Amino acid sequence: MAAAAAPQSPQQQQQQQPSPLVERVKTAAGLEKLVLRGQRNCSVEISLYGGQVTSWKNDYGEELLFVSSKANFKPPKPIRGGIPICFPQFGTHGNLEQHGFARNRLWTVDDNPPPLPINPAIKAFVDLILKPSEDDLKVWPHSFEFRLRIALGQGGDLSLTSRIRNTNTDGRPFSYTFAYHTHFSVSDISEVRVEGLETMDYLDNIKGKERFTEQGDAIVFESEVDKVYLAAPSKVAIIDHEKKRTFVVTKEGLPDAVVWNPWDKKAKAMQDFGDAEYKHMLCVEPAAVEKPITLKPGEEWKGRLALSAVPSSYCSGQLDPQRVLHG
Ligand SMILES: O=P(O)(O)OC[C@H]1O[C@@H](O)[C@H](O)[C@@H](O)[C@@H]1O
Repeated sequence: MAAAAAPQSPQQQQQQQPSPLVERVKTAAGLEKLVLRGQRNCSVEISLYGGQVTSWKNDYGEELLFVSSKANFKPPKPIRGGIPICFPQFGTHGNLEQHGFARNRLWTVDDNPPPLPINPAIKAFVDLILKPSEDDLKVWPHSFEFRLRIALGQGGDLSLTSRIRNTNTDGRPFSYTFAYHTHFSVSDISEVRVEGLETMDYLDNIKGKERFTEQGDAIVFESEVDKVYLAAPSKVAIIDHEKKRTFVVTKEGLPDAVVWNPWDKKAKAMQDFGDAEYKHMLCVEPAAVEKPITLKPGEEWKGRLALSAVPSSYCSGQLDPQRVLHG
């Protein structure tokens, strides 16, 4: 007769419980975050402060996003890294604070969002919502509902879907600019190339937002870069040569793409950014900057970001960026 199994302690029982696909936890700093768990060691963390993705890990539990070691995680400063939401203004394209106020606000979980079709295989996702406070209405006198769905796909892909609705009751339309201010973790910025933006026109933020045309056959990094590429393709590839990893950024509803690395001088000037951290990060930000988005009351805009990280032995030419970009 088989020996009866020894009774399990609650801890052992807990250990064997499968981790919940979506968990809400309080951080040490007393802030709330949500954890999405996928297959193997894939996970995503979202801070309710800012409605901001602050971690995206792959099968091996490797962190794929950059968050500064000196980041603030409490109001009023935004969290330096992950995927801040720039709304209702990108950068200094308007009279609000830089990048608008959405990333400096406490978002809430939307338990009953309007239906948004999702691949039924995706089980780990959360819906957040932001509405303007009385103070927000003083700086930006428009009522809106901003719904953000963050989903972790079966293969570890990360997607963010924003739905912004004009809920003005005074009949007034509103216009805004927007970006998913995505900070990628890279091994060494001097070993990184960006494919898909060559020959595109861009506004150069370090040359008075003047318009130029990209000349190179790929973008490489040797100094500060702060460019808004206009009417960019729906897919952009970030190739990390040293890590043999390619990030594929897919965007919908967002015509532009911002590429930013502060380099050494700007890095030293940011108190929530390590002096040498510019070497290990790159922002590629699907955005709507050149042509603000205008919504009439009742209208809703949808903008989507999909991220995947694929192995790339680019140096051996096995990864054809054109194939990655054009399927
Ligand atoms: O320090 P912030 O407000 O997060 O902005 C960082 C950078 O964000 C980038 O998106 C902008 O193009 C840069 O001009 C800006 O400096």
